[in-house]
Amino acid sequence: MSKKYAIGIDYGTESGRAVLVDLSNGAEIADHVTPYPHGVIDETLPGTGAKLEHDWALQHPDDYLEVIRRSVPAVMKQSGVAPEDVIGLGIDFTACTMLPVDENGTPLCFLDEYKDHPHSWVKLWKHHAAQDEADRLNEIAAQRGEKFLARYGGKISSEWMIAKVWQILNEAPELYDRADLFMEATDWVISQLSGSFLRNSCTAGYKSIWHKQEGYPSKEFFKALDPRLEQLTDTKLRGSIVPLGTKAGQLTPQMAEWTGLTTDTAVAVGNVDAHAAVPGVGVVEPGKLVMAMGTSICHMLLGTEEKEVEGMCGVVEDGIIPGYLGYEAGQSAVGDIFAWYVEQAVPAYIEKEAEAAGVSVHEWLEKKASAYKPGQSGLLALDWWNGNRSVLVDTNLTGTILGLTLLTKPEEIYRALLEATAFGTRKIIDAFQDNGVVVNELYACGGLPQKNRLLMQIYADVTNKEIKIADSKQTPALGAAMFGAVAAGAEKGGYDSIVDAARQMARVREETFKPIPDNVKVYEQIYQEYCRLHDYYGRGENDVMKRLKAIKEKANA
Ligand SMILES: Nc1ncnc2c1ncn2[C@@H]1O[C@H](COP(=O)(O)OP(=O)(O)O)[C@@H](O)[C@H]1O
Ligand SMILES: O=C(CO)[C@H](O)[C@H](O)COP(=O)(O)O
Repeated sequence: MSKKYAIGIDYGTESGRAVLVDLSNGAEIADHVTPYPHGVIDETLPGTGAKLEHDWALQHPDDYLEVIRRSVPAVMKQSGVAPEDVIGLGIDFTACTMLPVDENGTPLCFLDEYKDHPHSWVKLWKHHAAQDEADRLNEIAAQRGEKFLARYGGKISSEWMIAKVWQILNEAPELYDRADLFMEATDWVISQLSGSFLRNSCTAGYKSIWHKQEGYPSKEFFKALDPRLEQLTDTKLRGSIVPLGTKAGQLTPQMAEWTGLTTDTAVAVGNVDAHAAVPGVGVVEPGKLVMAMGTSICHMLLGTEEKEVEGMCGVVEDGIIPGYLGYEAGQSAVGDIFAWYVEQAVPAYIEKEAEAAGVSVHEWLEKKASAYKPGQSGLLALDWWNGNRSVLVDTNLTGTILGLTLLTKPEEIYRALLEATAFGTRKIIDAFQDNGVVVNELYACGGLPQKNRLLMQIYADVTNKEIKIADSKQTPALGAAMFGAVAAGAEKGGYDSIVDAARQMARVREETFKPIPDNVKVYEQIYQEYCRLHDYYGRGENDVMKRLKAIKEKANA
């Protein structure tokens, strides 16, 4: 049999990237990135230019198809691989990224009558405007003693499906009525690729409150939220929910034409970026926490028992690797915080110095910040620039920096921001460990470990754990390709299980980041201060952040 290959497509926040992978050893033969032509739509709606409200984040569904039209032919051309040797295709996506579609699976924003309506567009994972609905949902679920809350760390996030659907119902009931289905974007793209509509168990479990044994919450619960939602799960959320690695179908003739592949290529059901990254780094057993580090961080962990962990995003049976309980927690801004600082707050002289040195502002600040010892700046920041996803689950919280003086330098602030995100991760690790979910080892993948060594050393020092780094630069896409190979099956030259695929195809780098004992000691002290500040602002002792947000919203109304 000739060598066989699979393609993984990773749909990120700003762009989609396709990777063509050799199934015998996981080697990435070719990759190509397509920036989304419309990017993140968070200010004005395409076409009308209508201003979007604060906290909105939308996307254009055709941008996802553009990735298929451009990046797949590009990797085929670069690699020179014969189309018939590409036996499988898998995708992973940011989530919950959701959209309303009509009975033909057409996004409502493609229809003339709805294209000017903001609610007809894709709501990106970081659309945070459904917080009121999320708050109300959590209140009602708590009053009713709904058991599912514990599986989601005690709170359902405004980023997820039910809060977003309810926001549409509240603000655009006619559009809610018109929607035949609300779909995760990852399932919608798979329906376009394969012609079949299946929901994957990962997004259903983590983002839509679905449980393998218990199904969705009861109709009474949905009725208690709003009588109009009573039938939601049988109507607009209907559909078969199938495990990761299931074959959705084969490429449609139209997709074969766009991509240059054949209609024999097996297509796996959809997946989530962070979850696909876990087999992508070779983790297929408990105790190994995988951090997918980019604009945000997702923390992924396998376990054998269902435990309750404060503020975790969720625990889902078979949600990451079939046969295990998959735990997820996260920080909703990490790289985005550093980007904010570099783009919005760095003084012009730093930009000039970086330019003169021929490096990016990030790299310049990293170099200068590396000269400081832990604790030397006297600064401490809370990493809540985009709210707190775990453990507080509150998008109304905001960032803060303590300890500024007239002598504070930009690189000290940059370092404090790196440290703040590491403290946020430590808090998440502690929450898992305190509740009996063991974390023995750390694995990192995503863009950040490749970009910033100081950041990785700080994470090793703050957590006092060695960190292994994925060898692949495109770990979620590699994981997605593995699931594509599983959809194709061993008979065709793929694999029968994701465990087999990961053992054969995943790699970590030889170099790891090890904790430096002197740094660990100082960071332990600062972390205790972080915890005090975290609880003071985050657990209701001082609600100033929320009060300021309310004043801001009124002033902006
Ligand atoms: N040298 C750097 N140090 C720290 N952060 C960086 C650096 N360069 C870029 N970033 C941040 O990395 C993030 C992008 O991470 P990446 O993994 O490539 O993207 P994504 O999360 O969309 O997959 C951006 O938020 C950006 O600010
Ligand atoms: O919540 C998620 C996964 O469960 C999102 O997909 C994630 O936070 C966005 O990832 P990225 O920072 O890579 O764009």
